[in-house]
Amino acid sequence: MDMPRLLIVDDDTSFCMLLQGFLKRKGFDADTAHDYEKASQSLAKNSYDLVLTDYRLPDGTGIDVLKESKKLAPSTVVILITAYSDIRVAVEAVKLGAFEYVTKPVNSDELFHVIKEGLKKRETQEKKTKEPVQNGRKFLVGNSEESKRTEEHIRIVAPTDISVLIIGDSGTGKEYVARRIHELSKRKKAPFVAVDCGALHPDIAASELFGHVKGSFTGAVNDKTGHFEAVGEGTIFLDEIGNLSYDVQMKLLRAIQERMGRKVGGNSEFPIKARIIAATNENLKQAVDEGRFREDLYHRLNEFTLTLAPLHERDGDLMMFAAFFLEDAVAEFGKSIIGFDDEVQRIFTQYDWPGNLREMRNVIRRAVLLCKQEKINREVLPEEIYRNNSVKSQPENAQPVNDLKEIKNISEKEAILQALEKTRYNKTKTAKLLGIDRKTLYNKLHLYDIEL
Ligand SMILES: Nc1ncnc2c1ncn2[C@@H]1O[C@H](COP(=O)(O)OP(=O)(O)OP(=O)(O)O)[C@@H](O)[C@H]1O
Repeated sequence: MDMPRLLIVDDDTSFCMLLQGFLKRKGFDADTAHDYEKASQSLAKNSYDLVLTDYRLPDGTGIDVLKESKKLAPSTVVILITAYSDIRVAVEAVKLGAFEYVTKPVNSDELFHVIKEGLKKRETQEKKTKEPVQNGRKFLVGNSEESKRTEEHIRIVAPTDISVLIIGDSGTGKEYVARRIHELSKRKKAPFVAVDCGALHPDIAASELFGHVKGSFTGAVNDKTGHFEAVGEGTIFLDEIGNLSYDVQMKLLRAIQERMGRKVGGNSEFPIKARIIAATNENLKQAVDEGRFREDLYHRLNEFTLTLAPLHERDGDLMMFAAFFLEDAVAEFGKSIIGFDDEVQRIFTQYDWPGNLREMRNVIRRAVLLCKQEKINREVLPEEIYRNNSVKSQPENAQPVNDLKEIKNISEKEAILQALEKTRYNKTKTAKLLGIDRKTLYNKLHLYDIEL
């Protein structure tokens, strides 16, 4: 790749300058813009490989920059910089096609790493190569009942040609599941192409997917091959399928049913050989009821559905994934961290992880970069993930308890409270987790005055 060209959008001029200097030293060419208006002008005039935008801008938001960039140059990678308090916005941005988000205060190593990953994704997408972004990371099956069931279903459906619909909140691992299906299928040597339909501007969605012929609309200066044709006998993963217009949904239905496609403005048809995997994080049934999604396409896609539960509902997965992301980050950044301290484990089990696995991976990566001790401690976590939680730490002036019976009672009560939090106050699950029956649990809740 030539020297990558970046646009930094942030109203903090000194931060922009610092970042610009840092990126130049790393071999990037970086422009800056201090508000949305200037950013749109730069996007219209120049062609960027990557846009790095702050969320809060004087005349708009990073989401506006993201939308504008996706409209003008869909393959430009966009990374959002946000405060942790805006984490839900970051999750939303990813749904809208942002490649990743980075939280403040910005750590230069972390940012550089994300930029490199983003550019790698762009490069592989441009070449339509076989392996866009697995980044050498392995697929972790997970220990929860939900994860085990998902794995079982993946193995059942992978060898077939059935279209699959993956449902799950942002960051639950839908793309990872789609890749796994591809890798376990007979198509594994052919390309896997992920298309983020949420990021496709409605005006160009059909042409991106099916291609167009020269002159079919203003701007169609050459013939274009769409993803369906380019992927050949591989797998096409359509993320955020609910975002496609009715018109494109119709074309997709034909692609699935008749296995034929037609370029925008073209007369002839081409055969569609790809396997289709779609994903959504919205309730498509509701979209059908509201007339936003075609019922026939819904039923077609719904033939085989995989539902991925939110991370906080997957008992048994949380600390397993945390350990996995830790190991990954430790290897990547060459640190010698051996685990999480008890408080962090507690925080992790109490937090609800709205951004699911993606958020957890990012929190851990940053913690690894910042941590100077053997174990990850609370100080290197974003405050937001424990501030509103009732994480109970021992007060500093607490009297030591020496009475053995008292110690047993305290730890038993603590264990029950922790189990309750872990199961989100589900008593059946809590009893199971503690290895006691429900009646014993009720007796103990009464004994320790735990009100639910
Ligand atoms: N099974 C898995 N094993 C290892 N890592 C995983 C797994 N699933 C997800 N991850 C991690 O979580 C991140 C988010 O996963 P993925 O992109 O598949 O989620 P998604 O549901 O497609 O998100 P979105 O809807 O926002 O696009 C991945 O980059 C990866 O680091």
